Amino acid sequence: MPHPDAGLDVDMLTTPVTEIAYAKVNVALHVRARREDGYHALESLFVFAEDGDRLQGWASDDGAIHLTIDGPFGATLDAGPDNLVVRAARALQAYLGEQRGAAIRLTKNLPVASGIGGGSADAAAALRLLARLWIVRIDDGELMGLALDLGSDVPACVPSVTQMVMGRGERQARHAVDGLDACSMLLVNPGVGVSTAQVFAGWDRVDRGPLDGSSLGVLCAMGRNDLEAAALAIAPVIGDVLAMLAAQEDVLLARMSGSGATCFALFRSDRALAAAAQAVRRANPGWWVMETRIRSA
Ligand SMILES: C[C@](O)(CO)[C@H](O)COP(=O)(O)OP(=O)(O)OC[C@H]1O[C@@H](n2ccc(N)nc2=O)[C@H](O)[C@@H]1O
Ligand SMILES: Nc1ncnc2c1ncn2[C@@H]1O[C@H](COP(=O)(O)OP(=O)(O)OP(=O)(O)O)[C@@H](O)[C@H]1O
Repeated sequence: MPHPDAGLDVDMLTTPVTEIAYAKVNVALHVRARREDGYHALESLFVFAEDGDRLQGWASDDGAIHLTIDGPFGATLDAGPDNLVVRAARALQAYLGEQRGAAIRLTKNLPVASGIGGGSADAAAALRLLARLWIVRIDDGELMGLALDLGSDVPACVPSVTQMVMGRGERQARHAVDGLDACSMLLVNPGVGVSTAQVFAGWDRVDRGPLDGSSLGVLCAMGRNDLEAAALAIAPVIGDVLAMLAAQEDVLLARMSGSGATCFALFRSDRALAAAAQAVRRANPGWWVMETRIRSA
């Protein structure tokens, strides 16, 4: 199959391999302490959407990593060495000690720096994609080490299933919760990017207690996103998003994800989801809205 970039002079040795970089959502995010290393100790229930960015890869034998980016948010992102897809590919090359190459096309559907881990999901999807493309088997522990070096959220994004995440992100445990699998979910971003480091720096350092993930009811009633206040101080429009989501019919939960500014809402039915999406789009045509479901574990 010809490569989509006609100008790219790379001898393609394989048919393309595709991976989806599933959007990450923190159903609850409790910040417990600031650690000595500057990171924060978290307890968070991660779920993943069925949708996200798309990575397509072709193997080459020239050792080069060639990234092209398209999609609705492609123009906002550089394809240079700092891109997390390129960094993931370089990390895997260094681990293998071999210079296998690849051309990767990233279709950027998720807003950048928006609390749904787009960059982290891309990095994890690149690791999965290249492991398939280069037909390599990596020990799970080694893979998670490579992933954590790329970002705190990247290890959880490797399997992209519902899990409890602790530490700065280095400890994960699969954690099924009745009612979450395939639950209708709306993601809304008001078009502002917020810096994760800046939001953590604004945390008031008050430990409001552990996360109880025993049921969806408890997660809704007792769960929190402890970064909400700090993110709201940077981007007050997040308050408008949360108010609008919470006011929708048949909403189970409306909360901010990660360090913001994306907020999510869980609904009792696909019908309620569709109605809410329509209402949000009508009232705020400039906001990014994604109708999806929670990916089953
Ligand atoms: C807020 C979350 O999205 C929740 O899922 C993550 O904890 C952030 O994960 P991430 O984007 O992969 O973050 P990283 O790229 O590792 O870190 C970006 C910056 O966020 C801050 N950071 C991140 C994670 C963490 N547990 N404590 C922190 O204080 C640090 O200042 C760090 O320099
Ligand atoms: N492929 C990529 N996609 C998105 N961002 C990337 C990518 N590569 C590098 N970055 C950089 O990483 C930073 C964080 O991006 P990302 O979209 O993962 O943030 P986020 O959604 O806020 O993450 P989190 O949910 O972990 O807080 C951005 O500032 C962006 O410039």
